[in-house]
Amino acid sequence: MTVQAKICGINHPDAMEAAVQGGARYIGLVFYERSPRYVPPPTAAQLARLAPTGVRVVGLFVEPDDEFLERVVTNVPLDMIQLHGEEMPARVREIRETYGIEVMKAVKVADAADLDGAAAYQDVADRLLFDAKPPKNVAALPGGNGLSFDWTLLAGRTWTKPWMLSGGLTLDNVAEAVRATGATAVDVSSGVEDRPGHKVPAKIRDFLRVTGAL
Ligand SMILES: O=C(O)c1ccccc1NCC(=O)[C@H](O)[C@H](O)COP(=O)(O)O
Repeated sequence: MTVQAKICGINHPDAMEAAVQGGARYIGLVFYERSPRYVPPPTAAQLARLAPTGVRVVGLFVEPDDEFLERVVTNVPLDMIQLHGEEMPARVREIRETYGIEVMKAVKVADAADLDGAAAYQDVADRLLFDAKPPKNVAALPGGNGLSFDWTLLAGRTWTKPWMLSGGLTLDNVAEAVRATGATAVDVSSGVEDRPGHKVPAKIRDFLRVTGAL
């Protein structure tokens, strides 16, 4: 099975074009204002409309309130909502039921206990995304830090919902990450940038060339 890829933090038409032409199945738009990849909803709407059928537009949020969610989903054609904060299962269920849009819940992983805690989200989310837990005591973002976690933690685990591997992936390590975890979908942001928030189309194409051959 070909590994599906999400290119996250799309904030320019050139990056969008490279992702779509390269075969990305998901593109991520970041609605977290502290992120260097943040796109204001009007810009996001223009980018989202460049997505052809078959490429799913994922809106990324961190503990959003209903007013912000309503404003974004009303103006940006999203196929999926990614929740990348400390949202509890009940909040995930509430968002899923309120907006009727598929929800992918990010689970931040540092150790096996974090994966044990992921089970609670399987009943409320449509998909899980496993990402590296941000380091403590540094000014890290909730995600998009270019950090990997120990992929062997995922080996042998089964999930009742589809899931995506994320965190520090690059064209150089993604094949090993897929081998180690059995992932059938991967997500990348920093690994296709030359600086935070600046996607490099050639890197996007190279990453997708590798994942498309797995
Ligand atoms: O990408 C961001 O700036 C971001 C900010 C706040 C919360 C989540 C964020 N990204 C979430 C993603 O889905 C990233 O693609 C994922 O964390 C992997 O990022 P990277 O390790 O840089 O490939």
